[in-house]
Amino acid sequence: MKPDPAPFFDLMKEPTEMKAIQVGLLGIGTVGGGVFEVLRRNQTEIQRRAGRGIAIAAVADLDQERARRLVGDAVPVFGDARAVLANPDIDIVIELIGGVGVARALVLEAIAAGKHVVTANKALLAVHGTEIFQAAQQRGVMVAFEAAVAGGIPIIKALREGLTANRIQWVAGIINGTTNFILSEMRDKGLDFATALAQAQQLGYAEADPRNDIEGIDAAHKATILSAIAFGIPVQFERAYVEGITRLAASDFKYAEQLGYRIKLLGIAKRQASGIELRVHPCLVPAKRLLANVEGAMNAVMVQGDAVGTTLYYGKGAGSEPTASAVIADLVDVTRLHTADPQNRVPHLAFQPDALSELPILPMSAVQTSYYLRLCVADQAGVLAQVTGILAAAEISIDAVLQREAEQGAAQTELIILTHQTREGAMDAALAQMQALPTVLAPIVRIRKEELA
Ligand SMILES: NC(=O)C1=CN([C@@H]2O[C@H](COP(=O)(O)OP(=O)(O)OC[C@H]3O[C@@H](n4cnc5c(N)ncnc54)[C@H](O)[C@@H]3O)[C@@H](O)[C@H]2O)C=CC1
Ligand SMILES: N[C@@H](CC=O)C(=O)O
Ligand code: NA
Repeated sequence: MKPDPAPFFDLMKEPTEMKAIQVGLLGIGTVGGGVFEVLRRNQTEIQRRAGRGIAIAAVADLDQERARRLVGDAVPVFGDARAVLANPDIDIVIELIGGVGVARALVLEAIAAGKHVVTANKALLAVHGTEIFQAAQQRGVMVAFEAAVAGGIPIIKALREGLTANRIQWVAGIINGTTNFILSEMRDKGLDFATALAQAQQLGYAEADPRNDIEGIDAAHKATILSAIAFGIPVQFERAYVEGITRLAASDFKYAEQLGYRIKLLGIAKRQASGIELRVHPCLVPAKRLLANVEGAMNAVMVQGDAVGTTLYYGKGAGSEPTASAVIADLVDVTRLHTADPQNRVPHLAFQPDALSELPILPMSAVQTSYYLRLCVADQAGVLAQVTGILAAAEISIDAVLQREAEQGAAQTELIILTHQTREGAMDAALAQMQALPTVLAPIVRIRKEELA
């Protein structure tokens, strides 16, 4: 029989061994609500792991009414987050407000006040991570952010601790649940883009501004954080290449399928001799790869290390309780470690802050990948030879060609080309030449292709 859980706040009122660690929760929306509920439901289990109770001692949310309805009378609720920061008894602040404006100010103020911070805010860390981690380092406090990448999947823990023996070669993953949900719903159920996006928003997956999801920005925030932890470089979101899913056409899904691929939005951080590739864009992924079969709001991250080989991490990347799972894991980590000598804690970005590498983020023109090209061409003899001639002159070798029969009476048709790996700069130049051909009748569609082997 399941033991009766002790009342939630008894841990705070009547400490069994040690006073419960005091937590201030800033923002009790989708994720904050999940954190409150899971902490309440699993408090006994969590305390057994953490070694002491974890008590939400104060909550702040602009929507005080809603917050009160969620937490009841036992916890003070404030409209102003600074009222929580001002409480000297608060040990840990959880920032679940989002955005880079007020969240940055509150996180820096919490750090300055000597409080540890747990956040799910990838935008904040990808853009202001250097400033925040430096401030935390100087003040001797922790900033924990497992929920910021791939929601409930413990990918930060895996990269930062489980894989420390390895020289990481690349990290590639589906790290935005909203866009993966949209792509899956469009492919499987034939839903249109707007309906699929509205559903993702209703399910609590999307960002406050969903353009961050569909334009690839959220995935780029996460890829930026992954690149820092994988390669020991500073977070440099401004150098990431970002392309979302809004320009994908139904015909590209169909051709990709015919050629044995699926289209996924991937975040990629890859080591080259001269620097790091950091990019987010739609990709053709071989249909037989596990990553190609990750559907709905699920996320999956592949990591290749020189010693371990390829590893794969799969799970829910968005939503209330999956994300809360990661936030609470961080709370437990901080509870266990907060009395440890700051020098002996796991470094924020996996590498010691004075040992970060200066390897540059490479410009997109230096990226090495292969391509799917879709050309709308005049239905006349010699067009294929013109196009393949340009690719051959640029030393870009062709993997496969699909030429659609022109429809009865139509003067144009479509030509699909898969290439082998080349440098993006060489492909840009070849594309410009192909585009200038009078027989190429519309802008050429280019989707990058990743074999992930
Ligand atoms: N929803 C998800 O599946 C995931 C979200 N995240 C991140 O978690 C964070 C929170 O996201 P959600 O819970 O989805 O957002 P949300 O919009 O549901 O919740 C944010 C809450 O903060 C409150 N708030 C806004 N400004 C405030 C202020 N100045 N002071 C106090 N409260 C304020 C709002 O009233 C709202 O209740 C974001 O950084 C998001 O990127 C991370 C992983 C997954
Ligand atoms: N909007 C994000 C939420 C989790 O990070 C997503 O869809 O993945
Ligand atoms: Na995570």
